[in-house]
Amino acid sequence: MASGSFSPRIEVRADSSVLFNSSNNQSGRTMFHFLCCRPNRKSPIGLGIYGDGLSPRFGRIRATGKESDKNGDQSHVDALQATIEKSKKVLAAQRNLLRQIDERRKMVSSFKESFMNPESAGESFYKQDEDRLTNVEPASADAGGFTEPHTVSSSYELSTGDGEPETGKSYMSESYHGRWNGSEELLPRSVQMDEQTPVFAHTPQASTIDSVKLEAVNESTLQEINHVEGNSSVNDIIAQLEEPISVLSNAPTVEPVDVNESSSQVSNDVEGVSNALDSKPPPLAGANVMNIILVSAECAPWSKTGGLGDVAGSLPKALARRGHRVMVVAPRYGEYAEAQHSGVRKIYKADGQDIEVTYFQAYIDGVDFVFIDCPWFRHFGTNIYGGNRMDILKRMVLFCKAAVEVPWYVPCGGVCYGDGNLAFIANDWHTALLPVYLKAYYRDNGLMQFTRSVLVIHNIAHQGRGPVEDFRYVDLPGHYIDLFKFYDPVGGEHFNIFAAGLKAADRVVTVSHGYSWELKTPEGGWGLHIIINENDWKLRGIVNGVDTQEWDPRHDLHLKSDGYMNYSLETFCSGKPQCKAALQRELGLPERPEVPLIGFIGRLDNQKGVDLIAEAIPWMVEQDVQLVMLGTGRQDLEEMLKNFEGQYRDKVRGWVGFCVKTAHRITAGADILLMPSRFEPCGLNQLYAMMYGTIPVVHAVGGLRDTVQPFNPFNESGFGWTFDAAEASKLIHALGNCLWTYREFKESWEGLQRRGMEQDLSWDHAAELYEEVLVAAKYQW
Ligand SMILES: Nc1ncnc2c1ncn2[C@@H]1O[C@H](COP(=O)(O)OP(=O)(O)O[C@H]2O[C@H](CO)[C@@H](O)[C@H](O)[C@H]2O)[C@@H](O)[C@H]1O
Repeated sequence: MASGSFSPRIEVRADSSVLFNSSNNQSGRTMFHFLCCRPNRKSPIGLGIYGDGLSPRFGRIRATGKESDKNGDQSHVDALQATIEKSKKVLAAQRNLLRQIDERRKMVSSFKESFMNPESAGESFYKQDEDRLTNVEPASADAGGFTEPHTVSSSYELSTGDGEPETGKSYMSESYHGRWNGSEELLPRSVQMDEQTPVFAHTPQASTIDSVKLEAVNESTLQEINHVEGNSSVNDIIAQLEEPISVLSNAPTVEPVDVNESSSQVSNDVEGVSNALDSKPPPLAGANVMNIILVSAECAPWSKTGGLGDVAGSLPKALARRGHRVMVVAPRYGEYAEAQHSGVRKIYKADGQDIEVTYFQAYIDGVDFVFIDCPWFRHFGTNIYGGNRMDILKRMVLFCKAAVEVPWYVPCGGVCYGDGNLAFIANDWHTALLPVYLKAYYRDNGLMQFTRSVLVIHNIAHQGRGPVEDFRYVDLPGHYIDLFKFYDPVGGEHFNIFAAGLKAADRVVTVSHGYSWELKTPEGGWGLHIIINENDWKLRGIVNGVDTQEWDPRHDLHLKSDGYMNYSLETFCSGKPQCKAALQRELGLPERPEVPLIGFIGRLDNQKGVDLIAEAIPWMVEQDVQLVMLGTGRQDLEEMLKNFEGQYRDKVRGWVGFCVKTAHRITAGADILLMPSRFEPCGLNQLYAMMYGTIPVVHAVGGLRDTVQPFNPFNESGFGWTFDAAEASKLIHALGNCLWTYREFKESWEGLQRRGMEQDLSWDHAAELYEEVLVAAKYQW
């Protein structure tokens, strides 16, 4: 074999396909030719290397027909060495990509097999094909050959509940008869398509949906694979690439090339390829990438009454960072500047009326935010759960009906999400109807077969309870009443939306490990412990994270004015006292650096243990402390706050209202944060506090126990103080120790602050765990 001469040409093709030649041509060149696809991209990204003489021995690299050491141009040698190093990296990346191609090829073989013999395909078929469906958007109406969504075959079978199948009758509850005649009528509602709307979605007939999707999958996949197979076996190429250097060093000689031109060309090409690879790294989620739609009654910063809004605004961003395509669906309670009208209009039946909804959307931080607009939601921004029980129920029925169809009708970035490889994340009772609708309207009818639902429990105390007759408002087939009907000693037999959601969801998550355990007890489950125990296999606790764009003392926007300042782990010793002084000034409290400033932020209700603080206040004011409480909720507790402020003007501030800026400033300016919650599924304020160097004193329950490791003075570990029963005396005991440490053990105090601030409390880890749950749901059949 002739000595190696180097003239690799690397090209990124305009169509993004990958070309890598590996065949011996007449001139004796070794050519690699293969196709690379980057995962989770519709179009493959291409690399082409015509490798014919890349040698690790630079002296053998030919320039203009002479050996490079002869021309003495060391700089060229260096440049080539650098190029070779880069080439190695590219080859390593290619090898990785080839492995993925191989996996895809296997997957497609499985598809083929399944088409030939669908019955024998079994579960593995479904498992494998969902990966392919990830990137299959709903075909355009013409592509699929159907335009009318939700058309259901006129002939179907269902059980009436007495074991006798009925043919040709609607399974819908009474309110559906007349609207759905089993022919061209739409399932849960009639849909109006705005003619101007660029809607790409379709909903195929039940009988055709799977085959159409699979055809679409197969066509594109087979093209890719044929490209690979038509040239060289992927495994062969991989085998050759196992030792890229030896392969290349043994390559035959090629015509002399101008090293200047060649090396710079190679350098540029490799650079281009490297950049292409670097700028779009493979998703962290790898092959698990999914389409995810989080559905929530509130979403910060647009709407928020508490922690649910925070989670809906931040978890999706962390999931998007892992490479998933993520959407949040929330009601549009007001004018949101960022969100544009999508042009899509639909009509849904709710409370016996045809209600038109429209969709607004924004793309922020990698997430599609879709807001459902309708007169029923408008102006409820400050009173999201306002109105009577029936008002809220009707709003949530409408919201869930519209939300479950968003993946079909709302084109985000021009393309709808579609229903393949899709998972919904519903939150609390307000959206617990979504898993039920998904099942009753679609999956029971052979639609949305690849869509899954996960229900997150943020607070089981609110369940959407009512009399059994409320069932008629949710528009479901009669036999679905069994999911909702629930008996407990407190409510007797009643209608319970959370119960139905827990049963219908594919998986259930709650927001801490501690709470997942408590939910199984009669006290913690608020009656639903029976259902939770029955469904224990699908329950998982995942502690919430912190949205570090919003809550980080280094960048917090609310600390940029009025004497506050941003601070970090390096500067908190000066930054925090400055924020404390600014807070004291803003609240009109005496500006005293030495006095411990205690904060409380939260809903004023039984859960948050405000009454325990009330009991402890006479003791507290004797301790020479300052106390600021921010909250809104129960009228009597709001009054109580105001009274305390009136009584102890120089020590206590009771701020009644909902003010995000003040919440941030208290978190930064206070020394101690009190959270005597009776129960706390996770709790976010203690997490924020620790990030800001503020020491939490908490009732060790639910997520508080999970996240606040008690201070141990013997080995200087822990983050705060905990007490083991929701009693004022216990609170006083823990707070007493905390104050003592604050006053007498400055170093320990600083250590507590530092350890809290050093934690990584971001959403990234939690998002990874959510991903595990979503993947488990996806493969559950
Ligand atoms: N008056 C006020 N003004 C400004 N901001 C205010 C405020 N009152 C509360 N907030 C803010 O609302 C959020 C409340 O978070 P929590 O975790 O305490 O929530 P909540 O009990 O509502 O949520 C439920 O869901 C969350 C999320 O899963 C769980 O952490 C929690 O345990 C569970 O009870 C925090 O961002 C807090 O700063």
